[in-house]
Amino acid sequence: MTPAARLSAAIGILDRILAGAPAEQALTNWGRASRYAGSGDRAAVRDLVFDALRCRRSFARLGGAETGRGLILGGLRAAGADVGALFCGEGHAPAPPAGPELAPQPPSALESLDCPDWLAPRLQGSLGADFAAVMQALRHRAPVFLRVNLARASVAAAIEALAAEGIVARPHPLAATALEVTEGARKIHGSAAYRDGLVELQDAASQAVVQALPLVAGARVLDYCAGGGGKTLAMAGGAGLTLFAHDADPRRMRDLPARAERAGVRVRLLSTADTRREAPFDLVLADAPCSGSGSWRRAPEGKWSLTPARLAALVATQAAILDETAALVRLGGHLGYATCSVLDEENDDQIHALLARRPGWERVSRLRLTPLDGGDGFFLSLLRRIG
Ligand SMILES: C[S@@+](CC[C@H](N)C(=O)[O-])C[C@H]1O[C@@H](n2cnc3c(N)ncnc32)[C@H](O)[C@@H]1O
Repeated sequence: MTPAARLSAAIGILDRILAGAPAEQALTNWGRASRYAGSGDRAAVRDLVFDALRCRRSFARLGGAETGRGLILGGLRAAGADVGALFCGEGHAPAPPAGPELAPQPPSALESLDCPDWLAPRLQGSLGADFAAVMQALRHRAPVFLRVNLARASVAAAIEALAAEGIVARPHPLAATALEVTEGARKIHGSAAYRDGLVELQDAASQAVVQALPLVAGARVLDYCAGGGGKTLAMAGGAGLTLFAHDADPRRMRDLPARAERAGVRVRLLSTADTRREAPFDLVLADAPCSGSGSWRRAPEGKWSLTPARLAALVATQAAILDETAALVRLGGHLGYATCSVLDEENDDQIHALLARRPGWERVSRLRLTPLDGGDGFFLSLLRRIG
């Protein structure tokens, strides 16, 4: 595909997303219908689509319309590209700009940060002086991180194994197991290092959260919101745990047994009733469903689809999860509450409310990361049951 034909493909996909299709589904459908597209084309089109979704507000303003064409046009203008050469109407290229596309407006300060208006005061209140820098960071692609599975390889051995397959990775300061991939990221899935369980794809901040947990040999540990099991498997790197995983939607844990086997780890999956039967635990991790505001680089649709009502519902679910998990911890044991959000109402405010509701708990530590630290935005509060 020519560069201009890739733009046309991205325009069509973005139009479907703007009409309500999930981004991954729109990309998959296009891929199935476009057998002529090679792997380089698919990767380039995907990047165009996700870049436009991250910067939807500012690109729409610069492109003169909130349409697939407007977003791609705005992206080209933001990058200072030669729009005339690409939007030329020849072959598979998009038609030349017309109507409002010819009279773009400069984005306002808030539009330049690609921040929804209603969220700006909440994000400003939570991020303080870092607000603008964090919002800017969320407009760009996230680095690719790996977690070294220390049960299978040392950090140095994993770096060497990856290098032998053309994947260049270096340690990242956020976590002792974290590697940042600087070259060859697209080869990871096909690599022996990945297939043999030496490394997993996992954000560095996620790894930092796990590293901050008290993972003591012999402890019974429950990952209460396990999802695909990213943190369950990361916890397993800590020696000699008895690991349990639960999720309100057990289908989300579908791949966990196979992933655990690849990593050489034992995990028991528990239903909600099982969690009560198996309680108490030494440590329960509640990696709660959240707005995802710390990971909008990876999942930019969430920035635009979040509404006040949806956020209020998430906050209520998080409070319920805190109460459910607090009841599963033994006296003297720990509860880790984590979100990939940077909003206080999902983080510190939840902990203050829990401590007010339940006097038998104390706060042990707090970790708050933003994309300015390199990985996703993440929050962890570690609590101990004292009564
Ligand atoms: C942030 S995701 C977990 C990600 C996962 N821990 C990881 O590291 O890959 C939150 C998970 O919480 C689950 N969930 C939602 N409500 C829940 C509830 N009331 N109890 C337990 N899990 C819940 C969701 O199904 C989702 O899989």
